[in-house]
Amino acid sequence: MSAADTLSAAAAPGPEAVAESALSASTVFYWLLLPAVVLYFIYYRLQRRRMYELADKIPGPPGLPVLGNALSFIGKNEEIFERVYTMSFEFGSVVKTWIGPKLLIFLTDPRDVELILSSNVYIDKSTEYRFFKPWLGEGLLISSGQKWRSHRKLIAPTFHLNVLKSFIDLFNANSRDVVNKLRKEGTKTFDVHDYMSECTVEILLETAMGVTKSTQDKSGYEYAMAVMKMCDILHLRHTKLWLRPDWLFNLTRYGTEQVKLLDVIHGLTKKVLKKKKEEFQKGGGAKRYIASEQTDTAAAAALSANKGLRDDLDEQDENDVGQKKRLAFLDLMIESAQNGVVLTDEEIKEEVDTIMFEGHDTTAAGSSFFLSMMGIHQDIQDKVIQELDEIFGDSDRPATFQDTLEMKYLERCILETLRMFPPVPVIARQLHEELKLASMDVTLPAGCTVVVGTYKIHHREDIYPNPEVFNPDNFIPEKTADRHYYAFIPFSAGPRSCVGRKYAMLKLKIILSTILRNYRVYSDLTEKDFKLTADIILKRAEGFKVRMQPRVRRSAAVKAH
Ligand code: HEM
Repeated sequence: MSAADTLSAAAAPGPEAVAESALSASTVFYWLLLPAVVLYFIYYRLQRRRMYELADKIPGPPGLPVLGNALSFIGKNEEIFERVYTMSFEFGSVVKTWIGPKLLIFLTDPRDVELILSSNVYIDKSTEYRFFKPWLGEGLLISSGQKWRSHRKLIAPTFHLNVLKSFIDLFNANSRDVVNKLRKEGTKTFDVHDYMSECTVEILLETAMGVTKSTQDKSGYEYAMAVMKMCDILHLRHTKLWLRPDWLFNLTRYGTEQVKLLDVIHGLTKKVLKKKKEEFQKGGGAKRYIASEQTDTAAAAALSANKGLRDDLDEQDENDVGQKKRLAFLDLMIESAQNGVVLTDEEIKEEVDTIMFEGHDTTAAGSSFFLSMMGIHQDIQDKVIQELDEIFGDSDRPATFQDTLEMKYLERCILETLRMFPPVPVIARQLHEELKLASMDVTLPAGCTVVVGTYKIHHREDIYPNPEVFNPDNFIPEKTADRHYYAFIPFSAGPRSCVGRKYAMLKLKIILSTILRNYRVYSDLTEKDFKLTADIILKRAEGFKVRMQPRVRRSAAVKAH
């Protein structure tokens, strides 16, 4: 050994010394970490002190330390739905639950709901909507602030009554297509939702997006199926605590599946956009719908689901003076972008994804529930058929806008379906400011999530006597006049109401009347057998099982009496 080696061996610390210094470093670290965690915890509690104080005054089930009531949200979708619904009977119209540190407050009194939905302050969506972001980006459903305001102003007129009227032929053609497709089921029991889903996607592609049938392929069906699976995943993320953090979710098989599903979904929207832009650049410009008539105010009101409530859609229909050029949704988006409105390609894509999702799954669920109810209530189906026979006689002619105004009983049946089975069963908002409720002496704390329980409100016995009975007479004018406006909110209400409300009502009337002019619907189950599942959109867990029999029409002479 050289002298230098001897020196360095003497200077270097031995193995024991290294272990000792490492131990002391980790000891110091833990000594510092512990008070840091304790201090952070104290700060966190102090910061939320007001929230805890106010929450203490709100009734709700007792929770476990740290987890709160998170265990109530474990299990199959249909079990969670049942559990949360049962809880609403125990604690009244204002109920709190804690999912870990997150405070959720369920509201089911129309007076309280009005405070939230009619307000221009409480319009921000809850943080749960962030799970939609990889899919819908900052589209109308989840955006907030100035972006939401300006996009809403741009998009709402594309659902103007005069644009909707120009869609009637396409609604009719697609409804006839679905009638033909249903033939292959014969008289056996099948799930009608698949048909409704595909049909609504195709209608959206043709009407809102302006993509002609000849350019479509199987992608409409694939898209509809991918949307259904995406909704399942999003629902899981709402209810399973461990799927909430993105980094953890991305490691699971659900994260991998989401990537594949979004490929299908965005694949279609990108294709639609590309095609539209090419058409535009070829010089054809956008497709124009020109209002050739002034809007009939009564007709506009007839498409309002909740006759007493007005929103920006009613205003634009009623204040439309003279001839105006009107564009369908995607045409307007592209033309606006060309004409200098600040709208990037990404923003257009996000709005297309939003309209495709919101406009499709909701209507598919609504129409499938409607057909299920017709299958169960043969006497009510008789009355709908009688009304349709009076309007159309034996003719196979397509429905006109005027015909849809005469489908008064059918309309009541659609509204009653949306009451009993609102496709969007809850609406959630984030509160940034405190809110004093109207129904009881309680103030909701800033920072909580408010869940408007549409399903529960629609099933309140004091508002709808015998709420579990399908009764279209709940919507005769005398009854609706007596009810609180916010007691029927399938399309939400106020500034963030559904922008496609009138489009949906018109489309539903045409599809459903066309089906019932051609088939009689039967069901072997009753509503008591339904297992409801709220995977974002309310559905039947067992599928929408019905049977259909081609109708033998009565002769016109018999019908006249
Ligand atoms: C029966 C059919 C439908 C029902 C029950 C329904 C229901 C709703 C509800 C409850 C909301 C509010 C959601 C929330 O605040 O979380 C909403 C928003 C929305 N709906 Fe619909 N919808 C239907 C059909 C449609 C259609 C056909 C379209 C478009 C073609 C559409 C487009 C939208 C959009 C873009 C929003 C977001 C509006 C905003 O935040 O400004 N919906 N819908």
